[in-house]
Amino acid sequence: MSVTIAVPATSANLGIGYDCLGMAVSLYSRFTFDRAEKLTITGCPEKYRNEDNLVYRSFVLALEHWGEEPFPIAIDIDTSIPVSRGLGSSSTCTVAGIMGAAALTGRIVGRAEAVSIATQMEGHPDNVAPAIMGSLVCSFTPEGALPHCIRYDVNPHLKFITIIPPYEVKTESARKIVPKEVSLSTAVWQMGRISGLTRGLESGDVELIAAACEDKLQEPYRKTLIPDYEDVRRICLDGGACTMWISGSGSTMMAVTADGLVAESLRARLASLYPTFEVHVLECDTKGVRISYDA
Ligand SMILES: Nc1ncnc2c1ncn2[C@@H]1O[C@H](COP(=O)(O)OP(=O)(O)OP(=O)(O)O)[C@@H](O)[C@H]1O
Ligand SMILES: N[C@@H](CCO)C(=O)O
Repeated sequence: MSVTIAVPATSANLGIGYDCLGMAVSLYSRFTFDRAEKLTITGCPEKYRNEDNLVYRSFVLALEHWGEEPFPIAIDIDTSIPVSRGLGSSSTCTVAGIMGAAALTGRIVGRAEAVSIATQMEGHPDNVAPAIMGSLVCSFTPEGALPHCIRYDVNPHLKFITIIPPYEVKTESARKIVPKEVSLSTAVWQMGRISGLTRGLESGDVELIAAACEDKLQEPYRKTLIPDYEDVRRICLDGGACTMWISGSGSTMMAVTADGLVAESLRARLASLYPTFEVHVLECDTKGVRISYDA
């Protein structure tokens, strides 16, 4: 019996919610797991075809968490999510490894447990929580306790124009550039807007989204790592999007509209201006990780 785990891409931060907010979107990685004689990994670059592979490491960590011995498996990866572009490719690997371990050992894992194990691997829950739960999730972790994940519905009219440059931004370098301390006035600025953005995404109120989505914690610094940021932002806002944020730690940028025609026109315009970029119109994924069993 083989098992296939499909995991959605995720956009962390949504601009204003650094390390707290994340949303699952309709772009997927699929991972097929089978018991095997020895570890075999296919469907990914050669450098990932070994025991260091994140999917396999997460598989082993999950088994250890349940007190079980690792065993050899075959993993096949089929992904549309580019690596190190701010769309949570690493979280898809982590979530797949955990769910693959559960499925192959006949274990039933709830969302809270899956988020907790995945957070141990990733270090923060903002990508893994929506990858597991779907939709928009605000997460925080009380000291010495498991993460709390609050799930919000996203208005189905909202479209997310996803602009993926051909260049990577390493999460590690993008985190180094963010100041470690901020003033009280900056903290207050962020708090009100996070609440505004979550309500705006729920209700589809594009004016509220536009007003709330003005980050002071990370975007002003990280945009310097994305040479096309200012031009792409101007094109998106002039073309009718209500806002544009850096997805995760970049380099992907994501613009928002409630108008399907605006979304498609912007997609076509950006694709013709930037032929080396990938541009998609995505929706919020409401389901999160899915498991299917093949006889
Ligand atoms: N198909 C894959 N096979 C094995 N490892 C992968 C694969 N895709 C991604 N990874 C792992 O995930 C890492 C990329 O994680 P990184 O956090 O830099 O980017 P991201 O998850 O794509 O973006 P972000 O976290 O900003 O949303 C790779 O270096 C690799 O370790
Ligand atoms: N919240 C993280 C997401 C990237 O993994 C960051 O912005 O650095």
